[in-house]
Amino acid sequence: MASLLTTPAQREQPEEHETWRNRAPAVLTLERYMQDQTDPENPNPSPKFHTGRLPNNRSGDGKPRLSGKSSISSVVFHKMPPAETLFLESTARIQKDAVHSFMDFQVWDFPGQLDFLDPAFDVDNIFGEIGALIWVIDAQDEYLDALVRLNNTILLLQQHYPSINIEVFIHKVDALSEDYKFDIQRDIVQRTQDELSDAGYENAPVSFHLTSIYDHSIFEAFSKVIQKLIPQLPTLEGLLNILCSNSGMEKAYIFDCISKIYIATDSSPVDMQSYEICSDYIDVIVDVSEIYGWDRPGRVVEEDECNDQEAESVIRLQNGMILYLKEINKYLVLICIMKEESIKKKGLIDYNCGVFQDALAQVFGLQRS
Ligand SMILES: Nc1nc2c(ncn2[C@@H]2O[C@H](COP(=O)(O)OP(=O)(O)OP(=O)(O)O)[C@@H](O)[C@H]2O)c(=O)[nH]1
Repeated sequence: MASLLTTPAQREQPEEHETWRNRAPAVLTLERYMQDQTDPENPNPSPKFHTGRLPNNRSGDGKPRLSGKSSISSVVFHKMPPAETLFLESTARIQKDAVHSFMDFQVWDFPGQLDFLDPAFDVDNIFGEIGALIWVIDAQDEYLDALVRLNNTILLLQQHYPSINIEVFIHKVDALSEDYKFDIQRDIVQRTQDELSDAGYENAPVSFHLTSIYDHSIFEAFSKVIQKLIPQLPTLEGLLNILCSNSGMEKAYIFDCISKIYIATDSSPVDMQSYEICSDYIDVIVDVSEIYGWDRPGRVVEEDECNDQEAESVIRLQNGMILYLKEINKYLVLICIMKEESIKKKGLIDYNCGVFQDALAQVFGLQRS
């Protein structure tokens, strides 16, 4: 059990002339903890703020809590093959992972033993700026203990930080039968809701996702987490709806090509199969671009310049459907699924995608490449 935090934006870096002397002790403690440094003034301190190294660590209660947080972060943000996560070392301190994409955010991987509820823990420093807390529960293990800690954390957040989205990943469901995993989900949702309504919180922002690193479910879940942090999401969905209806497309996604998280789609229902095929398509295109692509540093597309240098690809699937991919900028790609007759009007599709790209640039203030 425990958690990954996503913060919607880069935290401000300290000014160069700022030294550790004129910073809040809690900030210093947290930074030392993340960077594994000792306090220069007091190398053997008795900590005033919680350092995250709890007395009840693994050797303490003898029960390792390895719900798979580091694996999730490595697979989603570092393209680690799932089988290699078997060799990941245990997380001993908070790992900060800055993700630079269409929007910059940070993922913090917390050691499973960290106890947010310890009064010595500097909660404000952790939760003060974050957008979402991801709580990972190992579905293959006993989870009642993890649920108690989750519920206590949700109550704490509801009291002090009610705008933080709480995303519960019921993880490692790959080894469970369909029936069993839905039973577990029902049980966890029920227990959490009961606890919250007993405490008087009926509409807490808590969502549940069944996940595994061995299929696309983890990317799908992360997509939903990130989407909630994008204020422009309704506008993006509206633009994708217009694109689909004016170009004869069945479905359209905007993907972040590094993480394969989709940041928006039109409002027709998402089916896992179409999502998976788009995600695999990105892998193919990224691999080919890595071999044959070239850098275009600082290239700005002028208003009357055509965009032929941007990656574009069309694939015909065995079932007769067409996948159309268009690079939007160095982070984002648009992938559309359509019937064969729609691609006959490719000129129209290219034109509409260009208009869509311009609209996106206005929404995000993006350059095209
Ligand atoms: N079957 C299965 N195993 C998984 C999955 N995700 C992670 N694991 C395994 O779970 C084990 C623990 O993974 P970690 O990512 O180190 O766990 P953690 O919760 O981050 O643990 P700490 O790093 O100590 O905080 C590894 O052997 C992973 O291969 C999953 O979706 N399915």
